[in-house]
Amino acid sequence: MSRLPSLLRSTVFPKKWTRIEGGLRRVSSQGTPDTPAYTSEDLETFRRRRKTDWKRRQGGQSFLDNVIVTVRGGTGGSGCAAFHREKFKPFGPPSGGDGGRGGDVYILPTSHLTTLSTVPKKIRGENGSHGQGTWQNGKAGTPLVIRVPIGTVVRQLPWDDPRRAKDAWESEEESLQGLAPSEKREKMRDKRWVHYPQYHELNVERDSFKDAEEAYYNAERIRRYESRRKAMEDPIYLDLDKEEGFEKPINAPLGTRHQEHLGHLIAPGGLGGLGNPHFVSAENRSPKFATRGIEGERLTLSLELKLLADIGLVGMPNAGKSTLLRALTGGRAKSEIAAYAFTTLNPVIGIVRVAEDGTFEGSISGQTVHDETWKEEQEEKERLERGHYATAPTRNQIVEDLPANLATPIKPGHHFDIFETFRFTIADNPGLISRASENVGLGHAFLRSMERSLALVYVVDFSKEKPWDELSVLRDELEKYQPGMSEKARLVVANKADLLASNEDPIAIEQAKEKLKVLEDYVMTTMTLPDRRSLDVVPISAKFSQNLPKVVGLMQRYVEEERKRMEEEAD
Ligand SMILES: Nc1nc2c(ncn2[C@@H]2O[C@H](COP(=O)(O)OP(=O)(O)OP(=O)(O)O)[C@@H](O)[C@H]2O)c(=O)[nH]1
Ligand SMILES: [Mg+2]
Repeated sequence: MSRLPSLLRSTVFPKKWTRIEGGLRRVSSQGTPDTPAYTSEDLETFRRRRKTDWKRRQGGQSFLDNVIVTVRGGTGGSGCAAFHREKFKPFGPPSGGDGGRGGDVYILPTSHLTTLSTVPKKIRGENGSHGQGTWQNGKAGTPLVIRVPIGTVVRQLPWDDPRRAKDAWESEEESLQGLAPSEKREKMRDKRWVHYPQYHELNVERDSFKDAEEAYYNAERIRRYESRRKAMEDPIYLDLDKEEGFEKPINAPLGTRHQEHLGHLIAPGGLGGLGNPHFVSAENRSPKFATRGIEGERLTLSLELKLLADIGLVGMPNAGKSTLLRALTGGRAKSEIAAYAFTTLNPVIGIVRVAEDGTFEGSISGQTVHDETWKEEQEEKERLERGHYATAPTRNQIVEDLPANLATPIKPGHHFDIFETFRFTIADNPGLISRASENVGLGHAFLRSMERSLALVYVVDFSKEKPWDELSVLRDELEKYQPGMSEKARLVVANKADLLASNEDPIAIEQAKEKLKVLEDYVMTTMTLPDRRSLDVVPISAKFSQNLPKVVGLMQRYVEEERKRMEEEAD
């Protein structure tokens, strides 16, 4: 067993290891197995552990709901210095084309994405192509669209933010530091002007070039001022919380083109350079220079993804948060469940749909056991192989022979899409442990997604000896993340109650009741909220879907109360 981790480090297994019956075995030179077989289960566990370790090493950095990206519009193409050549016309007119515009960069929210991990850290628009002789202008750069998930907030980093990337002028200044003034001037000129072959030295001596250069620097100064003023006074701020698309006006004339919606322009590309015909004047009839394209706008954006769940689940690793989420959503929310710490690496959001009579979607499937993911997969596979689904009852049939254990039986034909009267979202989160604020475990960066939740729910493992110890740790970690955050907590869910009194043993049941009493007392005495309200305590079994209607009822109440309060505050 001890050899496994190092073995797993490489994806290519060494030759002497062979796959036998789904497990791994070491095969000696004679070809006979000489070490015990490792089951695929061991492998799976190791694979997942490794993933968690990797995540942990990132120190919360890979939790991608917040990225900083630097964006640059495309640079314009250079203008061209050329002259028309034609038979019997020895001195043709200047004919250099202009450079094409650099490509603009847009940002567009899309429902196809759910994380910011697909957004690159550095984004550059396409450059325009250069102008050419015979008055050929360069092609403009194609616009670039950055796609982000809906719910992304885009902010341009303020001018004084140390994470902001330098703008074009600052970086030029930096690159010229320590050079002699004449060298500096030369470098700056090279960056801005194109000369006709062999005319470089001649050009810079001529007055017409000096005039053009002065005009160029004046225009550039205005551009720089404008760009900086905008960054300081009017930074980009976009709250992309809706799907967007181009809508053709209903009464548009026939044949109106259907335009693609590119989203919001954030970094315009730079203008293309001017070809030499632009510099013709009375003094200089054949200008032998052209300008290079201008650099596109540079800016640094912070993208933040608002995961908005009404209820956030907070608990130690293995408390059963993911199991609870699955049970409440009828297995729709695919959150991984496994018996080791930090199974859940990123927040997962599910929707709880409640009917008029208090039943919820998860309760329809009644007797389902929400087991560990790999077990469920295995069972599913077996069922499939046994041809179970060929004769599977429809949803209505399942409902018919079910609800003896439910308070209000669901009528045949009960369909949530019709009867659903209330819905709220609930977020399953990675486990929180003591000293998470010091980046132990997965840290607590993910709590950001819960900052705006309406209510928080503690999930504790009730089968542990002292479940109340977990509570104080959780509360302290919440407070360390953001003072006042623990005041959002409304409910303590004592999960895995089935483990305490599973065998109907009266003594065990009595003991479990006493333990619950102790937990309730603890919550009453030490966890009261500032307005003297106490948290509710509900024992449940998420795995076997027991006592969940109570949890849903309470959650619904919190959400309703908070929404009402927010409405009142808004008025
Ligand atoms: N007996 C019993 N086991 C449960 C119950 N709820 C969860 N479990 C088991 O507890 C283990 C952990 O469950 P998870 O739902 O993955 O726990 P979690 O809180 O999401 O854990 P992390 O994602 O690591 O933070 C799994 O083996 C579950 O099968 C329950 O009500 N009863
Ligand atoms: Mg989990």
